[in-house]
Amino acid sequence: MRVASATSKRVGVPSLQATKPSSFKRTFFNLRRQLYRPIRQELRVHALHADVGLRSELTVDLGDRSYPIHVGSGLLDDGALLREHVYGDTALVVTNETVAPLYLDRVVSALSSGSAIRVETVILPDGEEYKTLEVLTMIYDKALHAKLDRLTTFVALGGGVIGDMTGFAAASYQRGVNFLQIPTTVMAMVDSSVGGKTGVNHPAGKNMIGAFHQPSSVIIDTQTLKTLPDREYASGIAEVIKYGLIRDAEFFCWQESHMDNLMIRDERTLIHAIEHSCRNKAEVVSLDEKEGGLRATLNLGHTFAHAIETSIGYGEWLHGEAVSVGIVMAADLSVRLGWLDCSIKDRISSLLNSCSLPVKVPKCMSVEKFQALMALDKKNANGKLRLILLKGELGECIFTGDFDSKMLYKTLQVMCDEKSD
Ligand SMILES: NC(=O)c1ccc[n+]([C@@H]2O[C@H](COP(=O)([O-])OP(=O)(O)OC[C@H]3O[C@@H](n4cnc5c(N)ncnc54)[C@H](O)[C@@H]3O)[C@@H](O)[C@H]2O)c1
Ligand SMILES: O=C(O)C(=O)C[C@@H](O)[C@H](O)[C@H](O)COP(=O)(O)O
Ligand SMILES: [Zn+2]
Repeated sequence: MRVASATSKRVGVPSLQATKPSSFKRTFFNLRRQLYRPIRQELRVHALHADVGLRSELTVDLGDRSYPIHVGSGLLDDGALLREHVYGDTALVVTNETVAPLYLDRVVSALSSGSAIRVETVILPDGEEYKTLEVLTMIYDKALHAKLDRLTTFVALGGGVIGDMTGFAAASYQRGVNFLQIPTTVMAMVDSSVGGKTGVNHPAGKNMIGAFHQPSSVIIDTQTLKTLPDREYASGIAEVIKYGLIRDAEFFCWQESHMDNLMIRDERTLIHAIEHSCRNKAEVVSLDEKEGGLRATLNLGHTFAHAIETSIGYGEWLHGEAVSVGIVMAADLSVRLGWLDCSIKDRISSLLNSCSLPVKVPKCMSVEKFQALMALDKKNANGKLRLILLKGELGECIFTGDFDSKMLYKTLQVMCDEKSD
């Protein structure tokens, strides 16, 4: 296999013409979407981002599988909006023990009130350590006991763990059913609910079992963040910072001057951060849905991060915390290779620090542990490690296996010598 290499710069959205698929390729599933939602094409033609008061809408442009991302306050209670993305007459809401008491009743009544939709629910245990094949079975069991057929819609209500698991269950239940993302963490709003990467962890590695399966819509109710604990909130911001670094220098500079407001959850600032993040993710996914090259840039810092998460034990560090350190490691290596100015690395560390995100590796890590786990990374090709590194100006990166491995060793050594307390 060819070693893919992709430089990433902010790019325009591809024209509708360029991404229009031929009709004979449409599956039964997509045909169903067309039948039930004739209005979608119109929305796509109009605008990528149409502000309606405090509500806005973006589109993930994937031809006849395109879908909207709705951002607004109080959207959980908008029954008409939720039902627009439920195609059959049943829905299964998947959530966890923490989110259920906060938001499940509202979503169930929004979906069912004044409609003939039968709504079933399943409540999973909460935590990254339950993102497993074993726990996934709870979703299939519930769906089968409730006799849900292929026209059913799975609804993911929660953070990235619930979204990834529900999406994978939807991809595999009766070989694929529709699903809807209702993210309730920053991480899920700015990243995991968009783009269709679904799956579960394996003891040997993060997200090792999964599928690409796009939702029919992403509905972001910013009010739900009012109950999110600070640590989880900060974790999601790590991925917001990632977008600035891989393709949006202007966004990174905006973050530097607005981080204080973002961390106190000022509504306007938060909405701006969510919209810009979703816009960046939607553009990348539209251009490279299945990670042929460009999409790998969304993995900045993740090779290091996944090694940390797997090694320390799932859930010990939050995903965004591991990504934060991973980004610092990628920046450190980039500087050593002579690809990045040291002053940019310092700005990155200082921005991450300002949101109380870790910039040092956890105590349990060693060079050998990093090497062993990084050797299993999904981006590797023919045994060759490939990383996303920062190269050039702020906002530019490269996905490559072509770098001096001695410099990587040095980064691992230095970072493992300066562990966090
Ligand atoms: N598919 C993707 O593209 C993608 C992208 C980024 C991350 N991820 C995955 O997402 C997961 C991390 O997601 P996460 O950070 O959302 O973690 P999470 O899903 O574990 O949620 C974090 C915590 O917040 C709680 N919670 C959720 N919403 C809440 C709310 N509104 N109020 C109070 N508590 C709430 C959850 O119950 C949990 O305890 C990881 O498994 C990561 O691999 C996937
Ligand atoms: O959407 C993507 O593509 C990403 O890489 C987003 C990441 O933030 C996310 O953590 C994703 O789950 C990582 O995917 P993986 O393929 O490295 O497991
Ligand atoms: Zn991530």
